[in-house]
Amino acid sequence: MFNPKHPPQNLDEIRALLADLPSADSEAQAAVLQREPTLTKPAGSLGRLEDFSLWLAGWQGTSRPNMSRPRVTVFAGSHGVVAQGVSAFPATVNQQMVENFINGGAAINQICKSVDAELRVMEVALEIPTNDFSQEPAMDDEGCAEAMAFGMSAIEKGLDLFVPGEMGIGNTSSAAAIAHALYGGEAADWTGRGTGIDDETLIRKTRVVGDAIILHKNQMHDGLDVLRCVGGREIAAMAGAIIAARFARVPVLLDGYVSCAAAAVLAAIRPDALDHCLVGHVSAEPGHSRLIEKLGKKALIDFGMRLGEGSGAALAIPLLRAAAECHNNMATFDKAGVDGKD
Ligand SMILES: Cc1cc2ncn([C@H]3O[C@H](COP(=O)(O)O)[C@@H](O)[C@H]3O)c2cc1C
Ligand SMILES: O=C(O)c1cccnc1
Repeated sequence: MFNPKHPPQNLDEIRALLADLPSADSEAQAAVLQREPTLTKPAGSLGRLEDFSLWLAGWQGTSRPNMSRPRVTVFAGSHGVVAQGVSAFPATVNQQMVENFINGGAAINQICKSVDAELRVMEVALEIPTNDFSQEPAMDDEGCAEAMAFGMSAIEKGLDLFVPGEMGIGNTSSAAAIAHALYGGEAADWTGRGTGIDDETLIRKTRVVGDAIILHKNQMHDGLDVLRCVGGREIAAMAGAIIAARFARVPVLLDGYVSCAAAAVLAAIRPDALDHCLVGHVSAEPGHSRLIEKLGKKALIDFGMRLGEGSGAALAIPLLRAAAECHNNMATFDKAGVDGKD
């Protein structure tokens, strides 16, 4: 059982946690399923909202789903692979954007304010880039576990929802490499333009991603090996947070390509590892829709966004809130004196 006071020290301890994941609260779900047909609407007429309230209740462990305390945490990490010229922006942007988050000037600040979500920023050893994964594994076992354990500390019991967001120049290369390692295909299937690279840079980035998978092939035996070899610290932190959320009964709304790549390493270890996660939006980064399909999920919104930071998922929070409000606060046929079906 996960104990936040004793964070895991190595990846095998995280593998042991993954073997021990709690399930949804079936009593809470049964209560939701019993109440739903009593509400003043034709059965099933709220479509996916009904799925969301059932999902929230099951993973929060309550018959009345809450959406008053959603939290977005932006994990910031620095990537050695940037030395290969795979991004349109320099790595100096990472620290500058962290300051921007703190000063309230980023897109995620405005979206969180507008959807009434708490925003936190956590630097994951931001001043030290990971190793360049085109040359050597991005992290060692303990370093990867440490970043995951740090991510676990973003989760508190009592949160109603968690959105893992990220800031890390170069991290769409990691996301592409993770997806390529986990699902195969061609590197080009998974590699996109990230911050907006030109054609020549896209060719280079695709080669970096493809070659890295060949380089590390013999030491990538499971999802956590993939994370260690071609991931990054903010990606590891997101993966850790997703695990901790499961133990703390906090449902998770995944964001874009990078957030979902972090989640995918867990699904590769056990397919039900992401049952407490939904995908908030589908990013314009082309690999993301493929990745969502591999995860067997369906995004809440498709707004053509490709920013990261947790922005697309944060924007979808009001849909979950509406689902919870409908389930909790609609009148029943009995109470409202509305006639039922003939
Ligand atoms: C100003 C700025 C703000 C951002 N916020 C998120 N990202 C996003 O872009 C980066 C990934 O793209 P790539 O792999 O092409 O570097 C990540 O930092 C991601 O969070 C940003 C990027 C920039 C430039
Ligand atoms: O989909 C994402 O998460 C994404 C896309 C582009 C740049 N950064 C993140």
